[in-house]
Amino acid sequence: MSTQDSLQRLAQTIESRKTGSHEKSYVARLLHNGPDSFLKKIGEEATETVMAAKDVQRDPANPLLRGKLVGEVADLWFHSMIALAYFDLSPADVIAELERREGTSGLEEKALRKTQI
Ligand SMILES: N=c1c2ncn([C@@H]3O[C@H](COP(=O)(O)OP(=O)(O)OP(=O)(O)O)[C@@H](O)[C@H]3O)c2ncn1[C@@H]1O[C@H](COP(=O)(O)O)[C@@H](O)[C@H]1O
Repeated sequence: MSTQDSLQRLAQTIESRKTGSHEKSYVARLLHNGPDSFLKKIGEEATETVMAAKDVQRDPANPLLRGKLVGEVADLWFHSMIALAYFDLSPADVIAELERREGTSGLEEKALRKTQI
């Protein structure tokens, strides 16, 4: 199973929660409560990702810390996918944007932006 398939399947589940019961579903609850609820979670998960990555930087071989980092990034991706769905966007849009950027060095792109100002 490809990474893209998993993301697409999760996106479909999230989409289905737009009409789901917010009593029984965490996703439906966040969608029902509106952007502030999931944007706050994205902020928290981003901070937790940074803290977990700093722990791995200090002790790279520690499997518990490595697992914690993966878990925090999963939380960050998951809550970001809720934001995309809320605004009628999908992981396919993000993947298309990454594909558009493929092969363009960040340094080249930055230099090009400076000449355009
Ligand atoms: N991938 C996830 C997923 N990742 C994280 N979470 C939930 O995100 C919540 C927030 O994580 P935190 O670490 O901040 O935990 P917390 O301290 O309980 O957070 P608070 O909400 O209390 O602030 C937790 O309740 C996690 O269980 C997820 N909840 C659901 N999914 C997927 O979404 C699907 C639909 O979920 P429901 O809508 O709940 O059926 C599920 O089948 C899963 O595939």
